[in-house]
Amino acid sequence: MRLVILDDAEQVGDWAARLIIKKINSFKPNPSKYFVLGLPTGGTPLKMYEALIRYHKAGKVSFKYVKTFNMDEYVGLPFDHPESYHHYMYENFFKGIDIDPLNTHILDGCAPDLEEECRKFEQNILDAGGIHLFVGGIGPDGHMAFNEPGSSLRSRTRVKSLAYDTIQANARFFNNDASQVPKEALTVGVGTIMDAKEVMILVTGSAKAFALHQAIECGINHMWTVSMLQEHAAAYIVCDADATLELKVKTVKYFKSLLEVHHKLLELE
Ligand SMILES: N[C@@H]1[C@@H](O)[C@H](O)[C@@H](COP(=O)(O)O)O[C@@H]1O
Repeated sequence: MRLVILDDAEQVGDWAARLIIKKINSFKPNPSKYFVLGLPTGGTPLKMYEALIRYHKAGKVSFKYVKTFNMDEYVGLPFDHPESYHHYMYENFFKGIDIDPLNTHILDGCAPDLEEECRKFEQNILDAGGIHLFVGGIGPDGHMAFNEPGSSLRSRTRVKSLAYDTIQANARFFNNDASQVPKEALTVGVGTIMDAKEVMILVTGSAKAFALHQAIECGINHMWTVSMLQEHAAAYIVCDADATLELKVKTVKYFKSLLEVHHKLLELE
C-alpha cells in the first residue's frame, strides 16, 4: 500500500487527477482499447473532478476512449434529483469533459428489480474487461462506497441498508434533515473494488483521521472496510495532513520520506 501524504485537500485533488491522467495516457486508449475507470461521489473528490476538467480543457487528457463505473447510488432518487449521484456526476464531471454518455455507468436506484440491476452492473464491468483504476473516498467509519461496517470483505454489488452514522453524515446534503436521506443504496462490494487492477482512495480532513489509522496501522477488519486494501496488490491512499492526526509520528515520517518516489509515479514514461 502506498500512502501519499500531501499538505491539503487542494493538493490531494490535483495529485489524484494527475495519477488518473498518467494511467489513461500511458494506456493509450483507442476505439478497440478502452481505459476503465471506477469513480466516487461525495465532497472529497470534488477538487479532483475540478482538476480533471481543467487538465482536459488544457489538452492534457481525453476521455473519448474511457468507460466509467460509479461506486454507488441511493435507492429511490430519480436521476434528476439534485442529490442523486447521476445528477452529481453530470454536474461535477461529465458535462465538463469529452466522455460519451453511453460509456458512463451508474447504478439505477429506481430500477424495478434492484437485484437484477446489481447483477447487470457486475456483468457490465466484466464485459468492459474489468476496472483498471477504481477511485474512491471513505466515510468517517471507514466505509468504501456504501460498504458499511460489518460488510463482507468479499461482497459484490448489492442493495445495502445505510448505517445510522452514514445517514447522519450525509444529512448535510439533504437540508440537514436526516429523515430525507434515503435509507438504502445500491453499492459495489468490497470484492468488486478489490478486483480492480489498481485502487486509489482519497482521505481528507480530521473527521477521517481515525478511519485512516484503522486502514493503515491496524489489522484487516470488516468493521473498517477500507482496511481490506492492505490485501490489494496495487493500492494508493492519498491524504492531507489533517487526515494523519491519528497516525503514529513514525508512520507519517516513514511515508513522507517516500514522497519523492510517489511524485515520480506521476511522470509519463
Ligand atoms: N457512499 C459515499 C462514499 O462513497 C463516500 O466516500 C462517502 C464520503 O463522502 P465525503 O467525501 O463527502 O466525506 O460518502 C458516501 O457515504
